[in-house]
Amino acid sequence: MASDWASTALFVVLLVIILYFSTIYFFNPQYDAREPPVIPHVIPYIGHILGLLWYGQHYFSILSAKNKSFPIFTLQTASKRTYIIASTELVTACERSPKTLSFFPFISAMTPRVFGIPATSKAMQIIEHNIDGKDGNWGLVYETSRGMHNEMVAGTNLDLMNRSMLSIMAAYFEELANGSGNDVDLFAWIRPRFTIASTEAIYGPGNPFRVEPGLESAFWDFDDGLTTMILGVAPRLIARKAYAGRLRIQQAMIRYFERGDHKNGLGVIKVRYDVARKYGATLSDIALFEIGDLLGVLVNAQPTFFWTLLHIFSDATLLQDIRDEIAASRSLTILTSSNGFQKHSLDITTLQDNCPLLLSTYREVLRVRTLSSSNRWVMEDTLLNDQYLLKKDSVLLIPGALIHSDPVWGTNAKEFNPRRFLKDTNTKPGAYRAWGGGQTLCPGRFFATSEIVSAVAMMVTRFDMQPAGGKGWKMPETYTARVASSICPPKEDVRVKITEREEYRGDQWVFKFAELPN
Ligand code: HEM
Repeated sequence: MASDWASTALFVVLLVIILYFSTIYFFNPQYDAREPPVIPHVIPYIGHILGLLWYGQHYFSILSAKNKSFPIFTLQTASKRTYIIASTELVTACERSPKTLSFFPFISAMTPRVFGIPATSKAMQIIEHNIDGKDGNWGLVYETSRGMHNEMVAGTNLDLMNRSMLSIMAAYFEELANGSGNDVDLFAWIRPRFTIASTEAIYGPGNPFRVEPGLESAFWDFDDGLTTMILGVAPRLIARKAYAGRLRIQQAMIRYFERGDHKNGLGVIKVRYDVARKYGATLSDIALFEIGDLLGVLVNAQPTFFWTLLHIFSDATLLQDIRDEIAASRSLTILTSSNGFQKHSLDITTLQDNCPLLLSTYREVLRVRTLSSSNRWVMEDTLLNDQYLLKKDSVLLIPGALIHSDPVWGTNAKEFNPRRFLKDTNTKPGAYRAWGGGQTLCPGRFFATSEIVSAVAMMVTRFDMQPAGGKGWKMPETYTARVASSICPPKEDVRVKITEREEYRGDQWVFKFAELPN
């Protein structure tokens, strides 16, 4: 009996060995000598996929650290070869070739899974119509993207967004001043408030996220299950909450458009709606397209606000220096003073210019915490930087975390240094990937910066924040398994006590916005 078992085991081991070597022998892909060097994996074809699943975006940094001399490398998986850019210089070369290294095929591949839009539907045809801009600068994707960039550059529309967002946040700061911040989970406090305030800056006074209770948690259910949903295998069953959340948002957005509330929304929603209507999308389609906008507006800003607060409040010297900087700046003024109480004004239009340390800290938080890659599809054989041959139909990735540890950032590239951007205000082209770049450059970067920096300045100036329970500060782990996030939320609760600073108790605080037409 025992010898039967031993011979079966031997047979299985031999079979595995034969299968392993024959896989390597028969499916051994051929590489051109000019292709980026290949980093093999002991488990052929799926090893790198397992590595990525296990380590997330850090996997690229692990491989690169072991192969420091490779500015770009190749990972072979079952169906594809994927090129990974590890050097700043090659990032700019890549962004110079948008026609041959294109993001658009990913839109076609991911839209059915993320938005639930069937691949053969009219809505998909609208999305794909001239998606690569071959026939000129038009089409839903091109015009929506251009419109969003135009609406969110410095100017009246951005000022309106800032006023809308921060007016709502101001009310939440009042709640804190009135004692609601005693022993709260910081991220759980931020999330619903930032969601409502940020969406108000897009959807205006009819904002469905404020009007319909529970909609914000439906969105986070969707975001939480997106990684599973994206597998595309029976999402209704295996990602039930995410599926239900998406449906709930779609229905709420349809109601929003039916009420005509978008007419009082801000520039971004108007442009998105008008372009989609022009190309024949239905209200139901537009409501689904909005989920893409919401991912952009919501997923990264709140964790960035959270981590920036945590980095500042957990470092007493940095906290004091930033408080001093804001206090000494012309952005903080006293409007009135009577009976020992004062009314303070924080001018958001000058804050970023007047507070370089605050801005540097924010930029450094983004640098050390960026965990996304820009994805490009190789449309035809391309010689990158006249050096590296990229084969048609391969995938090219620019991992932000890897580029942020490039030697151009110095020997302390991996450290959090809030003063880094005091000196390096102009970073080397291609080195800063917090906002992606080229075809997928984040259109919301100016809005994100003003909403976050202004809200952080108010928190730092007006409030004290201590870890609840009398223990010291502890940085929580990051919840990295999030497919749509570049800045990921914390994995654990961080309980804090937020109180108004003693010297300001009973005072009033306002944000000062740009002069705007009513
Ligand atoms: C701190 C906050 C934010 C961070 C760190 C961030 C980061 C990014 C990154 C890294 C990308 C590009 C990904 C790639 O290269 O594939 C991106 C794209 C995008 N972001 Fe942001 N973002 C933030 C806030 C916002 C806000 C507030 C909005 C809208 C109001 C927004 C809208 C978008 C959109 C629509 C895209 C897609 C661009 C395209 O593919 O054409 N983002 N963002």
